[in-house]
Amino acid sequence: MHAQARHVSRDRLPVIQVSGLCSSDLAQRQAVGDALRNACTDTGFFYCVDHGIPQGLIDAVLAESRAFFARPAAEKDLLDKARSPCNRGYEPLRNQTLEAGTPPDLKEGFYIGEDLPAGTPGLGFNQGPNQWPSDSAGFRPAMTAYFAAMNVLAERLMHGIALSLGLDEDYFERFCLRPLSTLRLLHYPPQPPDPLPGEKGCGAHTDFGGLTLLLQDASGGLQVRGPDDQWIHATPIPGSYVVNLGDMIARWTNDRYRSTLHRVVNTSGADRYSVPFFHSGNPDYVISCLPGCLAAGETPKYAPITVQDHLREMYQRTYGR
Ligand SMILES: O=C(O)CCC(=O)C(=O)O
Ligand SMILES: [Fe+2]
Repeated sequence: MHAQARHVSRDRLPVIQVSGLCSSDLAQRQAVGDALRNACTDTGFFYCVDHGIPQGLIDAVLAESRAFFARPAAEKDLLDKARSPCNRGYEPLRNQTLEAGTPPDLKEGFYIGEDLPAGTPGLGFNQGPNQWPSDSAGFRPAMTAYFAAMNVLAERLMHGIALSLGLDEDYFERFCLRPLSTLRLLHYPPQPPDPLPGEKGCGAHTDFGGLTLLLQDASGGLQVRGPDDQWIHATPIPGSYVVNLGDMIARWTNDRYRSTLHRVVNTSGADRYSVPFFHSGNPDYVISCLPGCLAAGETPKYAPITVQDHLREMYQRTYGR
């Protein structure tokens, strides 16, 4: 069956089958839109299943990611993102602080985006070449194929988001054109037995962009702030993505759709690997309050801003601490 949302219990996030978005029957597509609306106005988080990304590609991405992080520090440092003008490449452990006032995050990462040669005219924020390990036959093709597939999936989900808001299905077409997407490989070492106060894999934060599609291994550790201010464990479901809405969608909808706090505490005792894909849209696209998201007499809470300016501001905030 297409397009079900299962609200299992208050401590579980809904599971949405998104294959209905590919149906030739508008009613099937709208049913997914309706399920998305419930999730977006409630927790702002859901599991996405029946997404069509081949399991073989997912397995290859996780295997290549594990192999990359297992390399000696000196090799990883050669690809440090500090060497990149566009935030691509390796991010060492404790490099980012997502939650102000806490110790830096216990994670290391690797950033990949659209691979544009240096010197391409008109490069903007976070646009340019990737940094690739030169001695791995599998890493680059796996990541490149996965990045392309995730852009397609994110665009399909944006059709569903449009339907959920009562807009034309292709309302976000210009937003999805040449999107400023980021694939982020993450490795969380086990939480130490004696963590510093507030030390976590990833401090509590909201995501910056549009949709985030998170692939996680079986370790667990992702926690989502529920509407009642309890932390909900986003327990791994094999074959699923955990999808959440970033700040741009909250801005767009005047907070009708939630950009929800989340964090990672890796208490599994083992290394945890995850791969969030951030779909942030066309750099020049202006995010402003959507039609239908203002009641009579209500004013927008947020000023219009371009995707690019919004992202620049958010990067400065979390890497400047
Ligand atoms: O690794 C995870 O489960 C979440 C990562 C995350 O929230 C992020 O990178 O923004
Ligand atoms: Fe996040």
